[in-house]
Amino acid sequence: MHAHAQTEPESVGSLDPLARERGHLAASRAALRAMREDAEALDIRDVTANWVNAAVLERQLDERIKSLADLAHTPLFFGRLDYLHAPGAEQAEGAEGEEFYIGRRHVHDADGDPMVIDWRAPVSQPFYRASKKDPMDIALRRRFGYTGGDLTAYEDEHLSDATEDERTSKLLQQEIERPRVGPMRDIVATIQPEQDEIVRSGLGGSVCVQGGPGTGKTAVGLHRVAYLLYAHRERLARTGTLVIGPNDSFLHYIEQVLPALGELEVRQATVDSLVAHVEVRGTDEAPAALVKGDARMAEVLRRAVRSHVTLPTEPLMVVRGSRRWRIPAYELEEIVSELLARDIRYGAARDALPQRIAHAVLVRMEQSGEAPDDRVQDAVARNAAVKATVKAVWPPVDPAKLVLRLLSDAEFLAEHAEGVLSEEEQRAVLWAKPARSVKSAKWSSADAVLIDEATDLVARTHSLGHVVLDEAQDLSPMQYRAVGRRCTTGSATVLGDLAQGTTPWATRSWDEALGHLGKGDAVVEELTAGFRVPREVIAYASLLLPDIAPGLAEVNSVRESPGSLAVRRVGAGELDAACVAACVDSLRQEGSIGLIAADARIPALAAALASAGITYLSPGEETTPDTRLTLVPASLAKGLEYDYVVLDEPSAVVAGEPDARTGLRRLYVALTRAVSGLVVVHAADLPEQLA
Ligand SMILES: Nc1ncnc2c1ncn2[C@@H]1O[C@H](COP(=O)(O)OP(=O)(O)OP(=O)(O)O)[C@@H](O)[C@H]1O
Repeated sequence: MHAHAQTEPESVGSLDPLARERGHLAASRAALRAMREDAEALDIRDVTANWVNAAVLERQLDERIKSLADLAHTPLFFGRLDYLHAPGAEQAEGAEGEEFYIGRRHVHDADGDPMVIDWRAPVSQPFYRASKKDPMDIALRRRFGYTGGDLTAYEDEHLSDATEDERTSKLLQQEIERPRVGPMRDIVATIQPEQDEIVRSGLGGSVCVQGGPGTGKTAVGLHRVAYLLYAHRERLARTGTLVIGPNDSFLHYIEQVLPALGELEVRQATVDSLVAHVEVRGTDEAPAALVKGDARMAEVLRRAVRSHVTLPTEPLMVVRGSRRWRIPAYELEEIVSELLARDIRYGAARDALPQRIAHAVLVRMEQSGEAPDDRVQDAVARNAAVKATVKAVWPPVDPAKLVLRLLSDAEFLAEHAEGVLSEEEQRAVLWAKPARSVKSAKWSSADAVLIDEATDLVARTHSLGHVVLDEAQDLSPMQYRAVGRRCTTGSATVLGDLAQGTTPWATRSWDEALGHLGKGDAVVEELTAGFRVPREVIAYASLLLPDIAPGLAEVNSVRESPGSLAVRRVGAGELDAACVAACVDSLRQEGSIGLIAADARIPALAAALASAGITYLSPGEETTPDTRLTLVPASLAKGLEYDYVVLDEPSAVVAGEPDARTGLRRLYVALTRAVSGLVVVHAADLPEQLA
């Protein structure tokens, strides 16, 4: 490998390769500017006279203009591939020849000839996957280094040259070790081969990724959506895509990654926001939440919904003009039983019932020599007597009211939970104080999931084309079902780490979870290379692994950073001050700082920071040059990262959870947020695993 670095500007005409590359960068930026100006100059009044179309077009155009922005600090291209043989224009967004610049987005010149190829195009793939062992027809892979938007270095690998040694790339290492400020950013320049395999796996199949802290699961999931949107643009534009994360601060943290890749249409949500049929104002004790989240609740709900159907015992009399048509009870019963047996949605069957009954009436009309047409059938279906029968045998079901009744009425619950839930489990889910109405009930988030399940039993939930589910390990089986019904006709990317599960119902095995999601055929992949946490720090955190997730592989960090871990014991009463001092210390370095502590310790630390005159943020708030410190309750640390982390009193983090294993898992999450350095400050004894 040859590396070159140069800081002095050069004239574009010179033969120096760096100058030539800079020339291409300048030309590409000019071309992008022209593309943007073209988009801005488009006058939609020329194309449409209709104001609805105009509004739609204008929005699309606005997004196109936005997506064409040239962001000064995101380089337009980051690599170049020289093929041994021209790969064909169809693979390369129309570009011909052997040489391709790989970047975040497609850029073409005034003639429409590509100058930068999208990283997702087939021709770009060897940039991520080619190796000395499998050069993929690549003669040269060049990586570019940038300093504040300027192209200042490049690094070459001659993949087809057997005499050149394979070495790890310095630019790659630098990119990975760049200090973190602000929200998460994309990793297009440095996606690793095993990550790329997941990113580019097909839309047809679902993928589940198990990976320790910092192995890039979130990054991979987001890049996979971007890839799928590129490869299946039309289909996914129609069916929609969704990224699910654990809470709003996490969603804020990741929300800029896809827009930076030009993808502005991906929805983000938490599971709670997906199932927000009622206002959640209550919480459950763990035993109740465990039962409510158990997949057996789906059967209880199914029975309860279907119990509304009563088989008809009375005949139906339809009067039309001077004639009366009688459908005997046994025939109505047949119609109803047939619909019940078909196991279609409760509401769909209810909608179908009037027509079925009308059909039976029509058959009788025909038998007596009449020739009724479709309009007659419709009229019969709307007949008051038919409506009354439908209302009596197949009444409408309000999902929230149904769940309200199940949780309030012991007899009703027992009737439908018999043989499914034990008596003790039934007692656990029943409200101590039965609620009077849907509005006044103190719904918990587990209740909202039950309502979502019931809603789906009544009417099919809309399914999307692709769903990414991050931090999946914390979902209950019922939550997996809620997510699964949002991608029944699409596929899913499930991301998680069994060692970081901190709910009482945390996932024990991916196979089981995927079954609940309805994606039992998903491939489970494992990522083990760690890009966040330095070697020393991950080794320290991994001391907890035998207790929290026996059998899981330790993360293999790509970051050396010696001296990245410090453990400080302080006297009782000095803890707050010591944490503040450690923060002040860390603030001398570049990058973001997270002070992580047990939730119960947050008020004390907030007061200590305030009286020291240090401003701080809440998780998910964007860091600024002036405020780089975030005070993070341990319960919100998941998925986030900071350059430097100060961890307050580990034993308090453990004690903040209902059981020791969950406590140690919470601690494992807190210990694995640091990119450059971790300072552990404690007054009490450390958990024995770390002592
Ligand atoms: N190939 C890569 N090149 C550069 N940086 C990377 C790469 N893969 C991951 N990273 C960086 O490593 C950090 C951790 O990645 P990410 O948050 O996706 O990990 P995770 O597996 O989701 O972690 P956690 O389990 O803690 O949620 C991020 O800053 C991400 O940008």
